[in-house]
Amino acid sequence: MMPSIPQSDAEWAALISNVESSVEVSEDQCALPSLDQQLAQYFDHTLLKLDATEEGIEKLCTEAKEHGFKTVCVRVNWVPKCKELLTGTDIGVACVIDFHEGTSTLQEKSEETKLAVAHGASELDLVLPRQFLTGDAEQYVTLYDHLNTIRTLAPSPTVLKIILETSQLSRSQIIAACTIAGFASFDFVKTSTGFCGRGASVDDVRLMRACSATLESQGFGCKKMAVKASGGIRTLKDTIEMIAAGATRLGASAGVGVMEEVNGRESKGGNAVAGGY
Ligand SMILES: O=C[C@H](O)COP(=O)(O)O
Repeated sequence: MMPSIPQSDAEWAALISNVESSVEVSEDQCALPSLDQQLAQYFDHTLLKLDATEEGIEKLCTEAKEHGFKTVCVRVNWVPKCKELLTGTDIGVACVIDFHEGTSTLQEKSEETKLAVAHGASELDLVLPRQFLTGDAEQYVTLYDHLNTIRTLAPSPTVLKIILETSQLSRSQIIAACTIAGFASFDFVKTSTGFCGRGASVDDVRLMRACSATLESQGFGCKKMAVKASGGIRTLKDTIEMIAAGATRLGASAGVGVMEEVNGRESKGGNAVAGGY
């Protein structure tokens, strides 16, 4: 059943307050993957620097093939090159939209979305237009309109993620953003851009997982959103903490280093991940 969409900021506020009072954050650990190939499939292998070069993009795609990462994550201008380099593989191309500040107009982000989809991006990571949550008054209707427009321009099976930049939001604002993303049928809520603030934290991931579970299971009518942790994930320890907290996707520029840690542990014997932590 499709959820019924609030029609005013006051209706949204009431709904969000209802969600907030239902959210129960759990410290239970989620199941960990046990094999390096499984672990590699958690990663969006990421190169988002503005000064990325063709050589850097070629290296990114070569590494993605070598380790079997889920996707490469790039800016829109590099999507065609990545599609070409990854032809014949199962590796997707994720494209960031309105990165990294989330301040473009709806028209601008719509054009970028259309371009990314036309170039063959399979996943889009849209930065939350934070001003609608953090201004003098919350503008939930406008925020929903932005997210819903992008969902309409990039229907399933394109995977849509909303990047919250959780370090810049309060607990209530994170819940509000998750709620609106859920009602706009996003597939993932994602913690951070990696370009502002501290990046992903275990507490943020737990809160987002709890919020998604509430929206799915407590009569709000949303489908389940997964959680992507991103920003500052540098080591196998960071990786395991994020997965244990509830992330099923990780955005990282350091995925190769993590896989090298895994391989180093395996060469010494024993299960690299589940046995090590
Ligand atoms: O979405 C991905 C982030 O930009 C990655 O950040 P990172 O360079 O800290 O791994």
